[in-house]
Amino acid sequence: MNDDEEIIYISNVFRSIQGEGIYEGVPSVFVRLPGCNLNCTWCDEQQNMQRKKYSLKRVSEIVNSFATRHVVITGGEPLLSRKIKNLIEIFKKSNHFITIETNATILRENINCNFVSMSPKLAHSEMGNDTVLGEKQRIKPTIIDYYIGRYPYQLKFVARNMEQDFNEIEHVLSLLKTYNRERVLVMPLSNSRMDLFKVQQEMIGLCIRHQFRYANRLQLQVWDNGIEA
Ligand SMILES: Nc1nc2[nH]cc(C(=O)O)c2c(=O)[nH]1
Ligand code: SF4
Repeated sequence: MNDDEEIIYISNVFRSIQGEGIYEGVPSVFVRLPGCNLNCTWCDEQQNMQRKKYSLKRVSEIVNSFATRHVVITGGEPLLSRKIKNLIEIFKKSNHFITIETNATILRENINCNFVSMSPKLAHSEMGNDTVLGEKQRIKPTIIDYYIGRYPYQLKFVARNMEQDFNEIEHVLSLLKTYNRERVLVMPLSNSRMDLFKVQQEMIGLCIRHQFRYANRLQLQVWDNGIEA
């Protein structure tokens, strides 16, 4: 079969601005893939995600119709898809700048993306779950090392319990071979604009103390919980 006709499951495709991380504010097309290997208690994506079949060619046509250079492949956990490499290759043909948003627990070698945005999940992501996977399943230092060694990257942590979470982030970083502290970002766990405003002062204080970069959630600030763009 021709690669273009291969089928991939997609949740949705939309255009907005990158709301999180070092490319904040950059006009981007988001391609969301369903399914995840983790089960974060606060995950707003897992439950209501659609799962629609598309040919790779069709996804690429939709993405190209937005005439936007940056493409963000997110999820769910997009690296779970065995078609991810081919999806990226087809976007590359139209000169897109490709970011992968991943929880950094899945190793996919030789993917041709431009930027890997890793969000390793802290212990609070599992609090209250019936089955707890634990640190060994959530944090895979050798996988994080692999991506750090081969791609431009950011490590984007979601924090909720302030001091405790910042100490846990330091612990995760201590497991890595090497990393650039300027590439470490911390973002508040918020699900509304009000929530974001409430916690940001305290979190910025902690970011300054730990020398991490504070990451906003611009989409929440702009659209609150509404539909983006
Ligand atoms: N605007 C906007 N920026 C984002 N950055 C990462 C997102 C994600 O859902 O992974 C996301 C998202 O859903 N919307
Ligand atoms: S890793 Fe991301 S997509 Fe997966 S359950 Fe956690 S928040 Fe949801």
